[in-house]
Order: sequence, then C-alpha cells, then structure tokens
Amino acid sequence: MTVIVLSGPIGAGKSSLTGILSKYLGTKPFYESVDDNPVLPLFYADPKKYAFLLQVYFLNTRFHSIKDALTQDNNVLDRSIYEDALFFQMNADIGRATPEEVDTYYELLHNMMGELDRMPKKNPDLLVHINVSYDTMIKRIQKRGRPYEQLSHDSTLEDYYKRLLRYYKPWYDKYDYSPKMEIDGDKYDFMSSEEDREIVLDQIVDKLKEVGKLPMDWDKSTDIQIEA
Ligand SMILES: Nc1ncnc2c1ncn2[C@@H]1O[C@H](COP(=O)(O)OP(=O)(O)O)[C@@H](O)[C@H]1O
Ligand SMILES: Nc1nc2c(ncn2[C@H]2C[C@H](O)[C@@H](COP(=O)(O)O)O2)c(=O)[nH]1
Repeated sequence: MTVIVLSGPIGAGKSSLTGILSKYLGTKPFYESVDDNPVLPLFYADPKKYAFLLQVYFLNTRFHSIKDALTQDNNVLDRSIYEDALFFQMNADIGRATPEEVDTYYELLHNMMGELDRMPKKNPDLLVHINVSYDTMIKRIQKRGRPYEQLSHDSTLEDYYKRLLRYYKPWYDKYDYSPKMEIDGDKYDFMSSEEDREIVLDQIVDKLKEVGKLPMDWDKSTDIQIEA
C-alpha cells in the first residue's frame, strides 16, 4: 500500500494535482470536504464564532478520509491531517478561539493522532507540498471562484492569506512524518500545460523511486503499479 498526501496553502493546486496524480498512478483520490461543508461559509462570514467548529468538522472529515484511504490499496489525499493544527493555531493566534477551545482542540487532535498510530499504516509514504506565492494563490482563488474566499467579498482576507503563507514555511521545514518534496506551483501550470504536467509528474515519480515506492526502472509505458 502506498499513501501520498498533498499539502499547501488555499488554492495551491492540491485537489487538481491529486486528480492528475491519482489518474496517472491508477490510484484512488480522496478529497477534503469543501463544497459539501456546511460550516465553511459560516466560518468566512463570522470566523471568531465558527473557527473552532470548522476545525472540529475538518478534523473529523480528515480522520474519516484517512480511515477510508487505508481500506484501499494505494491512494492520494488532497490535504494532510498534519496541516490541521497549522490552520487552527493561526486562527487562535489572531484571537479566533478561546483558551478553552484551544486546549480542547489540541487534546482531541492528540487523541486522534494516537488512533492513527494504531492503524496498519501510521504515516504517508510521501508528502508532496505545493509552494505558491501570494499572487499565484490569489489568482487561483479567483479562478476557482468560491465567493466567500474572494478578497472582493472580504478585504481582511488579504492579511489572512498572507499570514497563512508565513505559517506554511516553518511547518514544511519541520514536517518529518514521511519523506517530502516540494513542487513549484508558481512555475508549473500542470492544469493547462502538458509539458509542465509531465515535469511535475516526473519529479514525483523520481521521488517515489528514491524512497523505494516505485521500481527504479519504472517508466510511463510500464503498467502503473505502485510497489507495496
Ligand atoms: N499549477 C496550476 N496552474 C494553473 N492553475 C492551477 C494550478 N493548480 C491549480 N490551478 C487552478 O487553481 C484553482 C485552485 O486549484 P485547487 O486544486 O482547487 O487548489 P487547492 O485544492 O490547493 O485549494 C483551480 O481553478 C485550478 O484549476
Ligand atoms: N480554518 C480552517 N480552514 C480550512 C482548513 N482546511 C481547509 N480550510 C479552508 C480553506 C479554504 O477556504 C477551504 C478549502 O481549502 P483548500 O486549501 O482545499 O482550498 O477550506 C482548516 O483546517 N481550518
């Protein structure tokens, strides 16, 4: 079984690359709950009131996805559970959670991570992190068009998004649950450019070979079989 998780800020291209990668590798994609998430619009309308509820909602759905993913042979998840605390910590730091909510959240997270430790596969095999600049992030958020995420909807989101990018750098540097790699999301348009898509897929395949999850002689013409 091979588990690949994507990470990166809002609009970085995680869901898009999850779809591309899982199709390419012949594995199952797992997406985080966004369009069917009833708390997300409430959070953007009143972050202080809903930050804790949203975090618990996401933690719960991420946990479900991980459990589902572990019943499949190989899979790609569009966001890691390890980013959960990053989001909540940032929201707490800007006063959107009470100390009691912070304590309860960390206790819950700790309990859930403890459950993960008991699962047949504790950690992913590879984390693929998509780096984007603020400008790219905003362009992609606009392109995707969820109304409540737009700067035109709420100008304070500029500070929120810039802050989020600042939290990601140390988070990625510290991440050590699995091998990891970065994709340059500013440089490669893996959505519209076939050439860029190939470059990015090659980078991921090379890393999977390096960490022993694909045979060294594997190439695109071979039947796609991720090594157990
Ligand atoms: N590398 C890329 N180049 C150009 N457009 C992209 C790229 N990655 C994603 N997009 C576009 O940006 C938007 C956000 O991508 P998405 O995959 O939903 O991001 P995320 O899941 O990280 O929030 C979508 O409209 C998608 O088509
Ligand atoms: N407060 C939090 N917001 C979160 C979290 N995970 C995702 N999100 C938000 C950010 C986006 O508006 C939306 C989807 O995220 P994408 O990166 O997939 O675009 O959900 C979280 O843990 N806390």
